[in-house]
Amino acid sequence: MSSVLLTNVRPYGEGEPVDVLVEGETIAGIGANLSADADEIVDGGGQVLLPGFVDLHTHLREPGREDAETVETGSTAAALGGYTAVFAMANTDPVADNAVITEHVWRRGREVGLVDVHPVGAVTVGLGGEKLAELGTMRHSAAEVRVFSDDGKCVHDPLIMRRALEYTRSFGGLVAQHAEEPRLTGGAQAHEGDNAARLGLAGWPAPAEESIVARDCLLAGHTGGALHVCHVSTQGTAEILRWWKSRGAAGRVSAEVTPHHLLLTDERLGTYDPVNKVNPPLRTDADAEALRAALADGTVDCVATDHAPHAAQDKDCEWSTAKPGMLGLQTALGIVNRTMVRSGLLDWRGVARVLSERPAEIAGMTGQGRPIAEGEPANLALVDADAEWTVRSAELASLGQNSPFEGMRLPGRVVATLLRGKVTAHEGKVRR
Ligand SMILES: NC(=O)N[C@@H](CC(=O)O)C(=O)O
Ligand SMILES: [Zn+2]
Ligand SMILES: [Zn+2]
Repeated sequence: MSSVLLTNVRPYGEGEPVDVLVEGETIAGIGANLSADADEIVDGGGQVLLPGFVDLHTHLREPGREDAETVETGSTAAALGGYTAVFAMANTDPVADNAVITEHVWRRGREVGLVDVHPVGAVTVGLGGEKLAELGTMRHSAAEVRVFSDDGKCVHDPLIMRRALEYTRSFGGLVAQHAEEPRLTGGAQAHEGDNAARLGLAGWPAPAEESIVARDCLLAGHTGGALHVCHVSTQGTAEILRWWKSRGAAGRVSAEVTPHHLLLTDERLGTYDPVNKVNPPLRTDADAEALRAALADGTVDCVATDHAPHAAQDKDCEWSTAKPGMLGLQTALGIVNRTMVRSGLLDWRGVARVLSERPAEIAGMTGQGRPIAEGEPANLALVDADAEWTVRSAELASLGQNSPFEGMRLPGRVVATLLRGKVTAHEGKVRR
């Protein structure tokens, strides 16, 4: 059994530094001056030790767009970003709406071995929004799909959404909704507001998101199903979620926010650089502030990256033809540190909650998002909270280079990631 000794680390950024001994896949001990004869010693330098991050919303583009990302390159970005599990969205080509595709993605993830890759199954056949996909078959396949989403598209038909919530409930599944009422977003290019008006871009109004979120909360309550709201982007959505959760109603409703919606606003659109184009769109300062507050108080449960790599030809073009989406896996920790920790809204225990514990709970995972304690699985991220670095898209592991944070100085760097006791990333390099 191989062993790794993490010396001089501060679990959750709290207390005096300790050593953490990992034997095999498990945390074997935490204390002072633990066994120095471990196979590998990682010097923690007094840094913050967190449970490995879990991303409920990643686009790995395989199959179909392996020029933008693959399971391998996306897993590399994830491990370097501190992640030990990612959920790969179903909007691939072909769509992951059946067990053959989801098993392929799952197997590729295992082969690469850097991070647990959990395929998300589509809710409807071909993301067409009309006919439920074979959710049960995907659930009972080797990939054991539990999270279902038509992300990229909204399950807009309320009856289909109702059926999806009912059906997934029967086997402990979850519907992750891309909340966008399509009748309100035809041709939309940017947040509907002053900036879009000035720039001449067709608007995506906040109620296009909020009306679906309100509807889906009601449906989740009525059916007892589990709803997860993807990439919450408006203050109004946060208010609806806060109201809904305060009712203590039946059903389970959870929500995620992306790092880019926590930090960026539609002020950036003036350059017409499509790197800023994303769905849902970057909103206003007031929205971003409300999202940070909602994440801090638990109204929004977790951070998910919506890591959406695109090939150069799909981004380096005119705004209206460019594809929406942004890289996120390797910058998430830095953005969360900047927007939530440095601002005093969350401490590191709170970061563990929003990047690891809550997403793992929402997805019903047993081996991820666990406490840093003896006997627990060694899924860990070691974070140098003070290290500043400059984002260079070309140096990130993803094939697509569409990071909106290009050139930005970010505080906080992931020094090492461990997946079930195996060091998957250390000092900016992955180990397979
Ligand atoms: N977020 C995006 O702008 N794009 C995502 C789809 C999605 O998350 O809706 C994509 O697949 O590129
Ligand atoms: Zn989406
Ligand atoms: Zn997405």
